[in-house]
Order: sequence, then structure tokens, then C-alpha cells
Amino acid sequence: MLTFIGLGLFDAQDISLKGLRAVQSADLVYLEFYTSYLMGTTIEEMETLYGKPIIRLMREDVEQNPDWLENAKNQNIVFLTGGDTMASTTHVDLRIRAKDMGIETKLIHGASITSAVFGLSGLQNYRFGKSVSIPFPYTSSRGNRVVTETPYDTIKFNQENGLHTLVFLDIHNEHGYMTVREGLSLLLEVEEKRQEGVMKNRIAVGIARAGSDDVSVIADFAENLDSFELGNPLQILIIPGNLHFIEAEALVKLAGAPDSLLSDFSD
Ligand SMILES: C[S@@+](CC[C@H](N)C(=O)[O-])C[C@H]1O[C@@H](n2cnc3c(N)ncnc32)[C@H](O)[C@@H]1O
Repeated sequence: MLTFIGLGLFDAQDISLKGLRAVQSADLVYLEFYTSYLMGTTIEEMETLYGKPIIRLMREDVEQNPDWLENAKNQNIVFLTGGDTMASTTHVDLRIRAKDMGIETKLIHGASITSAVFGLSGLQNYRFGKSVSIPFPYTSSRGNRVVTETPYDTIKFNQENGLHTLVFLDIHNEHGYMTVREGLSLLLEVEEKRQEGVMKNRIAVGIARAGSDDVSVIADFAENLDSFELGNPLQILIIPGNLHFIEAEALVKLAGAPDSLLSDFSD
């Protein structure tokens, strides 16, 4: 049996009681921390709290060579991830592989950033379009710095349809954790290059450390980069589309957006 367990948003205490019991009764405990990460703990602390040794898997162990899955044929193994357990295509792929190997699977859910953002920002979940990730720029084979334009296009498409965009920020081995400020400046760089007005006079919402006591939620015009110094990771960005009055009110009263946001609704 292979049980996928979502660990929740921030620290070792965020696992559900059901998840904890499954970890404690498992023969082997695996974890990946490259699609998301619990900033408020360490693997050592988790091992102490859960009372089990944890085997950390790297990207290639999960995506290219998941030979450890063999153990699930005759033992109870659990696979831990940050957030909810299936909020990533990689994990769905792993579950399908297990199914093809004749392994029974089970899911134990955890709180996810993909739903935490609604409560923290006041933006309504049914008003979001396709989400997108911003990767760190890379150097092409010809030595040029390349900034991917897909996130900009996704925001543009959602905006044309009046929808909000949830923007995940890259977690990278060498570059570390992308901040809201870095993500926004990459979007502004694409805007500058293409001379389009997708980000112009556009409110952005930055969220840092969801699930912690130190959570930070800031809404301001995207060009005001200094407003988005949010401190430690993890961080995530929302570019709102059309706002309902209640959403605008939430951004002003709960996230410090300029009052002018409400003037669109006054008669
Ligand atoms: C690809 S998503 C993985 C989502 C995860 N499976 C979940 O359900 O929460 C990871 C990205 O979400 C954002 N993120 C995850 N946890 C966060 C948190 N606690 N606070 C702020 N942003 C977070 C970061 O931008 C991070 O790079």
C-alpha cells in the first residue's frame, strides 16, 4: 500500500491526525520537498515529532527513477509532500505508476496554498482562471538571459476574461525561493519588452508564509515593487482580474490596498 499524505502549509504540526497515524504505522516514510516546502520545520524535527525516520527523495527519485515504489508491493509506505498531496502533476503521475505496478494507493489530504489564498486575500475561488508558475530566468545555449513569457500571457488571457491569476513562484536548487518582488519584476520586464498594458495600473496581491503566525498579505499597484518586500519565503502572487465589490473591500481592509480601489464602485 502507498499512502500519499499532504503535510499542510507551514510546519510539522500541520499534518492531520489521520496523516500522523498513517505515518506512525508505516513501514517506510518517504518525503519530497522540491515541489513545495515546509518553511517552519526541519526533517529532523519532523522525525522527532512523528517518531519515524524519513527518507528524503530528490526530483529524479520521484520523476525518473522511482524504484522505491517496489517497496509498496509488500509493505505499507507513505509519501509526504508539502501542501495537499495531489496539487502537482508529478504526484498524479506517481500514483498512476503505482497503479500500473498493481500497488493500492490512498490519499490523506492536507491544507493547500491553492485554497489558502482565497481566505487570505478575500478573492473568490470561482473567479480565478488558469494558474501559472514563474521560473527563474535561465541562460540559453547562445549565452542570452531568457525570461519566460508564458506567465505574462496567462495573466493577459485571464484578464481578458475578467479572471484572477494565481502565480506560483519558483523553488530552485541554486537560486532558492523566488519572492513576490522578483516575480513581479520579471512580469514588468516582459511588459517593458512587449509594450503591452497587462500590468499597468494593475493591483497585485503578495502573500508570504501562509499557515504561519507571521503570514503577510499585501495588495498594491504592481509597479510599486517596494511594497512587496515580504521577508522570508514561501511566497505567492495573485494578479486580480475584475473585482466584485466585496473582493475590493477585502483587498483594501485586509491587505492594505489603496482606497481608490473602492471608488470604481461608488455612484
Ligand atoms: C507548486 S506549489 C505546490 C503546492 C502544494 N502542493 C500545495 O498544495 O500547497 C508550490 C508554490 O506554492 C507557493 N507556496 C506553497 N506554500 C506556500 C506558503 N505556505 N505560503 C506562501 N506560498 C506558498 C510557493 O510559490 C511555492 O513555490
